Amino acid sequence: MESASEENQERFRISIRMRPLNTREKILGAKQAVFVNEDHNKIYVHSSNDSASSGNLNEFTFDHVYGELSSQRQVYVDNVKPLVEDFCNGYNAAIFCYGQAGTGKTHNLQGVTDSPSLQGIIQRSVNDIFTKVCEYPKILIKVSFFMICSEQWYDLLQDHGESHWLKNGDYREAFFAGKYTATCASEVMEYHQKGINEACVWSTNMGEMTTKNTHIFQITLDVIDKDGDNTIITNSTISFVDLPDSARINRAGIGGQRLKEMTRIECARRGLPLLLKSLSKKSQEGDDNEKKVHIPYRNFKLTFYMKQALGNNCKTLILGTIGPADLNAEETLQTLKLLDKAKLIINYPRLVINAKSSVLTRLRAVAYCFANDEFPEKFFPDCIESDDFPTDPCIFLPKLAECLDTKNGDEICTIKDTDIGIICKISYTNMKQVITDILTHIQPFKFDKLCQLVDNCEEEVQKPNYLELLRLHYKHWKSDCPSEIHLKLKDIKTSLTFNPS
Ligand SMILES: Nc1ncnc2c1ncn2[C@@H]1O[C@H](COP(=O)(O)OP(=O)(O)OP(=O)(O)O)[C@@H](O)[C@H]1O
Repeated sequence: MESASEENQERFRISIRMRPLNTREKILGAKQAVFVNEDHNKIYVHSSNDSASSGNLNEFTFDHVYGELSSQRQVYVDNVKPLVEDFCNGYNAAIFCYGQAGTGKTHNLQGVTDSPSLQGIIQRSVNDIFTKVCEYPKILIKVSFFMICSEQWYDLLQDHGESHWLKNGDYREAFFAGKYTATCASEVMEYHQKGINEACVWSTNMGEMTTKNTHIFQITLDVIDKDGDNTIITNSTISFVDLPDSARINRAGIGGQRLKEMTRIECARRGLPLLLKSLSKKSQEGDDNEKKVHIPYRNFKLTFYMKQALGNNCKTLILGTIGPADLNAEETLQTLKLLDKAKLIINYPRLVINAKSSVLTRLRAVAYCFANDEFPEKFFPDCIESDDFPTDPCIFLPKLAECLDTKNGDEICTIKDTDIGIICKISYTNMKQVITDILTHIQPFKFDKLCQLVDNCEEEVQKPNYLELLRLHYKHWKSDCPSEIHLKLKDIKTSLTFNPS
């Protein structure tokens, strides 16, 4: 079981979008049974057992709800853009589009690529990702695109001639690494289009069943420590999942192999609802009781593969898509009831910084000591208040290193990350290494950033006097701190659990 501090807890975000009545529904004389109040994020549904005039409505409230006139842009900006920003900052993110066939999953995720106003979530996300990451000195982006079909994995980007079916286990590797490298937004979208085309070919061969399969398009981002030893500082994944809901398949007129296939598909599609129900139960009952609630990740490929996004280390949005017609009101109600439960599910998103990223780890160690007033008392007990206090880092830092030389081995504190365990133990010995690094490798301008970090601490943190002096001394220094370091420094306080020993 993963441990996580309370401050990392984050609820699932659930938004709902209703499409307009379609031509078929109009021809069939369907009436509107679902009503949306965007201002209050409420949805009202008349189930088939209710009469619209009875006033006996099922009412739901979600994070955002959108009616038939809502725009692609609005849905993206309110729901997905913040997740894209988090992804670029090193967090995992997942967007599930969940709904019955024909309710708008493809419309929301893919949209119409060549019409700017109708572009979908994926295109908009990719554009924003590349706008953001061009600020980073060095990155690596990879994509993968899978389909889960009858509990089998199908790689939609595999070149012709090779097997598209993945062996058990291959997909797990793909999740962590991504599969195909891309260097610009258009290249990512080419991969996406290639996968869509492949799914279409597959669907032509297999009949209509492909719309009942789950599609997972993923982008992974490695931010690389260019100034240091080229280690990966953060590795994050954003997943876009097209997920048909679990409404029953109409078996009329089918039999034999095809019926078996349909039954397998239907069974697999129950995986997510089952999992969401257990996760919301666990969230409701609290941590004390969590052992009692079985979380059936392993029962289905999707839930096992997307485990991180479902109650673990990820920021997760479910965009539920529904239709307005009374013909499907019962299914709509089922979808909304399930998502209403899923509102309770808690994730534990964390910024996972590679422990081997020497520059960052050491900066973090120094920042921690700065922020907690450790430096003055521990290292300059005699001169912190006196006029002897060195204000020039060229004097101050070697003096500090010298001072650290006299202390041997004792641990000052341990820095822990809730996800990857102990990041580093700060001892007098490795603190000396930090200082030596700052002097030789990290460059003094980063002190500026550390000062900013301390500036951003809560008010009650007493700031050491020498920081004031440092600030005054260096305020004219140009700040050309690499953006990924700058970015991470912002998150240091919130992403780590510090356990002073
Ligand atoms: N919000 C919307 N506004 C206008 N039209 C929409 C909206 N949502 C969906 N549509 C239209 O409804 C039709 C069905 O949508 P779409 O193909 O996206 O559904 P789907 O859930 O992906 O279906 P399937 O599961 O069968 O693939 C499309 O013609 C689409 O353009």
